Amino acid sequence: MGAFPLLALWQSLPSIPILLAAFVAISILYALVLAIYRVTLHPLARFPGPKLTAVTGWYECFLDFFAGPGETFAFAIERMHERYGSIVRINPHEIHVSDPDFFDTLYAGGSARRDKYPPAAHVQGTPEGIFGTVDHQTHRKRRAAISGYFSKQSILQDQGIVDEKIELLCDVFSKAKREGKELNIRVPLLALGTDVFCQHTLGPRGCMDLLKDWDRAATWRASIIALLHWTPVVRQFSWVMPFAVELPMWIIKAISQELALVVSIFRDLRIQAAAAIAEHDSLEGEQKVRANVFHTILSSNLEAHDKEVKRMAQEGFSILSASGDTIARSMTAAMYHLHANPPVLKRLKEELKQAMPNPYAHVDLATLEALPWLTAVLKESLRIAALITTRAPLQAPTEWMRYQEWAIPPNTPVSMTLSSMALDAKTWPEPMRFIPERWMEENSEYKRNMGYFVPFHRGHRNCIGINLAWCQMYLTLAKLIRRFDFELYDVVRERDIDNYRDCFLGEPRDDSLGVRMKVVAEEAR
Ligand code: HEM
Repeated sequence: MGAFPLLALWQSLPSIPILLAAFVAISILYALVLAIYRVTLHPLARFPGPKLTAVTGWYECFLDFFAGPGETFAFAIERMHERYGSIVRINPHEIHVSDPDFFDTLYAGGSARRDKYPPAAHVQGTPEGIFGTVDHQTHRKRRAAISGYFSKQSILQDQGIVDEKIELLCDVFSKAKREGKELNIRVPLLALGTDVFCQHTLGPRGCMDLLKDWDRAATWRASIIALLHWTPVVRQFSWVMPFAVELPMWIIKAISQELALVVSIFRDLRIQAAAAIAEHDSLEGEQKVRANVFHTILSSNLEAHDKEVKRMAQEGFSILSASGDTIARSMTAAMYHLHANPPVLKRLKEELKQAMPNPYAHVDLATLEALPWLTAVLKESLRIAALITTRAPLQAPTEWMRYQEWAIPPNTPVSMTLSSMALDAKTWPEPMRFIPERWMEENSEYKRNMGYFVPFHRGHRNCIGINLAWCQMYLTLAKLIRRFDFELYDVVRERDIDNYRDCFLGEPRDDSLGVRMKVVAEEAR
C-alpha cells in the first residue's frame, strides 16, 4: 500500500536528463554570478592582477598539476608582478607583494597578530605542529613551550653532538677519497642535518644514524625528494598526508617505498611520544625537561590536549621535516659556489688555516662566528640558494595592512616569496653571482643588505631552528674546507643547482644527478 504514493511521487518527478540539465544550468549560473561578484564587488576587486586568477583558484591547481616544473604557479606569480607591478591579486582571496620593504609589515613580530592561511599551514600534513598551527595565540603558546630547546644556549650545550656527527661525515669523505669515488654531496649532508636534529631533539633513541648506514641515507634522500614532489598535490588537497599516514603499511609500500619510510618515521615518533609520556613522571631535574623535546612539551604549561601522543608526534615530524634538507641544500650551495669560484675558496682556506692550525682539533663555535670571510660565504650561500620557493601567506585578523596607496582588508591572506626576494635584481646587483663581499662589514651597502637578509624569515613565524642551523653550517663548512680538497665532478649549474621546480624548497632539474664532488686531498693527522 505505502509504496504507491512514493511511486506516484517518483513518476511525477522530471526525468533524470532534465534533472541533470537543471543541475548543470544552476551550477553555471552560480559560477557566473560568483565570477562577476569576484571581479566587481569583492573587497579585493580593485587590486591589480589577471581577471582569470581573480575569478578562480583552480588556475593555480591547473598550473601546478599540468604546466610542467618551470611553469608552475610560483613562476606564474613572478610573471604577474612583471606585468601588474609589486602588488597583485593572485587568486580570488589572496594578495602577493614583491617588495622587500613590505616584509617587516607582513611578517611582523611584537604585538602584531598574524594567523597562518590554512592551505599554507597544512602543506606538511601536520596541522597541530607549530608549522601547521593556524591561530596566532595557539601558535605562540606551542612555540613558547619548545623555543628554549632550540635556544643558542641549548645548542651550545649540545655542540658535542654536532662535532661527533661531523666526524662521521668526514669519515664518509675520507672513504670516498680512498676509493677514488665521486659523491652526490647532498646525500651525506642531508644525513648530517637529519642525524644532528634527531639526536639533539629526540635523544639517542630517536637518532636515525644515517651517517652510519649509507643505504638508509640514500633511501631517506629519495623519500625527501618524493615528499617534496608531492607538495603541489598536498597544497591543493590537505587531507592527503593525514590520510596516507593512516593507511595499512602494505598499501603504502605498494604506492611508494620512499613514502613508506616517511610514514614509518612518523609512526615511530608516535611511539617515542608515548614512551615519553610513560616515563615522564619517573624523571627528575634537568632530564625531566631536556631528555628530549617531548619531555620539554610535557614539562610545559601547555594544556592537556597539546600533550597528547598525536599532537606531540606531529610537532616532532613538523620540526624534523623542516630541518635536514634545509641544511643540506644550503651547504650544497655553499660547496658548489666555493668550488666554482676559486679565489673565494682560496681566501676561505687561508682564513681557516689561521683560525684552525690543527684541522683535527676541536674548535669553538664562537671562534668561527668571529671569522668575517666564513660568515660572508655562509650568508651569500643562504641568499643565492634561495631555498624556499613557495609563498608564505599570513592573515592579520583585525588590522588593515597598508602598502603604498593600498589598504588591505583584515583577514586577507597576504604573501611574499623568499626565493624571489633573494634573487631580485632590484635589491641585489648581479643576483646570480656569488659575491660574499656583500656581507663584509666594510662594504658601504652592508647595513642595507643585512636589512634584506631574511633566509630564516622574520616575525612570529620565523625559523625556530636558526641557532641549530647556524651552528651546523659554521662547523661543517669550516671542518670540510680545512681538512679536504674537493673538485666538482660534472656539475652543470643550470641542471644541478638553480631552482627549477617549486616543491616548497626549490629543486633542480629532474635530469640532475646531484652536485657530485671528488675528494682529491686530505690533510694528514
Ligand atoms: C639553513 C637552514 C634553514 C633555513 C634556511 C630555514 C628557513 C626557515 C624558514 C624561511 C621558515 C619559515 C617558513 C614559513 O613560514 O613558510 C622556517 C620555519 C621553520 N623552521 Fe627552519 N630553516 C632552516 C633550518 C631549520 C632547522 C635545522 C630546523 C630544526 C630545528 C628548522 C625548523 C623550523 C621550524 C619548526 C619552522 C616552523 C616555525 C614556525 O612556524 O613557528 N629549520 N625555517
